[in-house]
Amino acid sequence: TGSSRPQRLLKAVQRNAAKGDPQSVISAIDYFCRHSEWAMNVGDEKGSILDSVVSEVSPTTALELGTYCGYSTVRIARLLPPGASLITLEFNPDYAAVARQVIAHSGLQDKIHLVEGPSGDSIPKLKERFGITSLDFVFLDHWKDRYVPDTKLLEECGLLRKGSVLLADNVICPGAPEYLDYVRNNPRYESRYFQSHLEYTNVEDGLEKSVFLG
Ligand SMILES: CCNc1ncnc2c1ncn2[C@@H]1O[C@H](/C=C/CNC(=O)c2cc(-c3ccc(F)cc3)cc(O)c2O)[C@@H](O)[C@H]1O
Ligand SMILES: [Mg+2]
Repeated sequence: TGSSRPQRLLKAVQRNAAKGDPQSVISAIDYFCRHSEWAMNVGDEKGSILDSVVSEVSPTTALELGTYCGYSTVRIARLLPPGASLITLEFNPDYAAVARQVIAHSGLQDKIHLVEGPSGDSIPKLKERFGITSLDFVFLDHWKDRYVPDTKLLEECGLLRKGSVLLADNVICPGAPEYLDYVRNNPRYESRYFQSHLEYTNVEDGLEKSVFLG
């Protein structure tokens, strides 16, 4: 049995990125995905929008749904202020294993908590497990039909406060129509669409930024 795409992506990082240099890890993955094998990382174009939102929010506590290989995990963590941390949820053990090594290569492991398991199980345990009261920033990039149920779960668990920012990937491609409907027609959210392109292509895609109003 051969290697998987995530394993080949990890090899590319280990070969081409400087240890302890998050930007070189990001560049190595983008290069691999443009020139070797496409993979479902948020990518460099949408990644710049992610960067600007994370920098603006400057979250103390951030959550990512869907780690995959850890590309956006590293993108977010590299911008966190001192003492801040990112919790990232991943239920596929093989992807989690690759992500842990990508994160280790970047040197950002002290700012990141990777929790293995389904978000539906992990979200209700976040407060007690990490001693947090609320989330300042959430990046949604897991199964698209789980964006709405998990957003509702975050609300029900009291993890969102006035001003918490949700940023959702792929609202156009593959699409998250129920999620767009939910946040755009809900008086408890102020939503804005950032038009961009599907990672490493010229297909339209974008990010939806939604501020919870409490
Ligand atoms: C069960 C729900 N809870 C979950 N809890 C924890 N981790 C979860 C969960 N769901 C999925 N995951 C993980 O998130 C990741 C899933 C991401 C799904 N993403 C996509 O399908 C996706 C797909 C595309 C895409 C776009 C165009 C194409 F032609 C083909 C693919 C682009 C993207 O940017 C995407 O994000 C995996 O690592 C998976 O194991
Ligand atoms: Mg995505």
